[in-house]
Amino acid sequence: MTDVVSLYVNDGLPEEEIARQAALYGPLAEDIRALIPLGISSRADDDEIRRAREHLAAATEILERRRDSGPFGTRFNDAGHFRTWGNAAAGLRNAVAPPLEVHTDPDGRVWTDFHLHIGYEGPAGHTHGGVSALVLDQVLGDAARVGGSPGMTGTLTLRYRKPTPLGDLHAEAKLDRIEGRKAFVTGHIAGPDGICVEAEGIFIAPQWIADARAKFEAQD
Ligand SMILES: CCCCCCCCCCCCCCCC(=O)SCCNC(=O)CCNC(=O)[C@H](O)C(C)(C)COP(=O)(O)OP(=O)(O)OC[C@H]1O[C@@H](n2cnc3c(N)ncnc32)[C@H](O)[C@@H]1OP(=O)(O)O
Repeated sequence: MTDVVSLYVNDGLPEEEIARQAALYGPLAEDIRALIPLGISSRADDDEIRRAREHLAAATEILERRRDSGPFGTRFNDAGHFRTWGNAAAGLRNAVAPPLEVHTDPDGRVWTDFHLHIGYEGPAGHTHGGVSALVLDQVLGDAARVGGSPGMTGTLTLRYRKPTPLGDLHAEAKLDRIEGRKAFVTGHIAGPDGICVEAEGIFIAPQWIADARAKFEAQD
């Protein structure tokens, strides 16, 4: 089993180097992401597909020459700049991610305006319910973290009120309360015609996080 704690790494990268890497690898993820709808919608003919695949194979050959092994994990530096660039919902380097750019209001509400392309389809022309869950898991989890109680999803309850379209969507969440290691959060996804999915989540700080926090606070 993957050792979770070992995937939290202080790699000490200076801010300029983080910015350089973001500018280098972010656009690569955008290029790969742009291919996904084309894989579904392209009407290229046999010869064109053969040529496109040759180019993709050449790109793959270049990209795999030097690579990290295993997942990206959570990396940070002494300034407390956290990077979760492999995250399935929000990762800067993850072409599978929409990606979500989550903002925080002064009152603790977190929100994101995002776009789901045709690769996120479930029911014809609409968003897959599991993708809605992915988005809400991330946004509610972020609200728990912003509210001071980061944790793993313990329970995520969704009510799909009406079909969620593809395209431009909005999601938001707010911490309701904290009880011990548990954060209770609510949120929703809305499309142009209003709320499509409502969510309630319980996010639980693993014991090792609660222990680390208690140790940190005792040093203060
Ligand atoms: C790697 C770590 C990083 C975390 C910090 C970073 C977060 C940065 C946020 C970024 C945003 C990410 C958003 C995506 C987040 C995911 O995608 S997380 C992935 C999906 N979730 C999982 O895989 C979780 C798997 N489950 C587990 O790891 C463990 O069951 C849990 C959830 C940590 C709880 O384990 P535990 O600490 O041993 O819990 P336990 O001591 O039995 O119970 C503690 C309390 O919680 C209650 N409880 C336990 N399980 C549940 C449950 N499933 N539902 C409701 N209540 C429960 C108990 O009743 C108890 O309540 P009280 O008696 O205190 O009132």
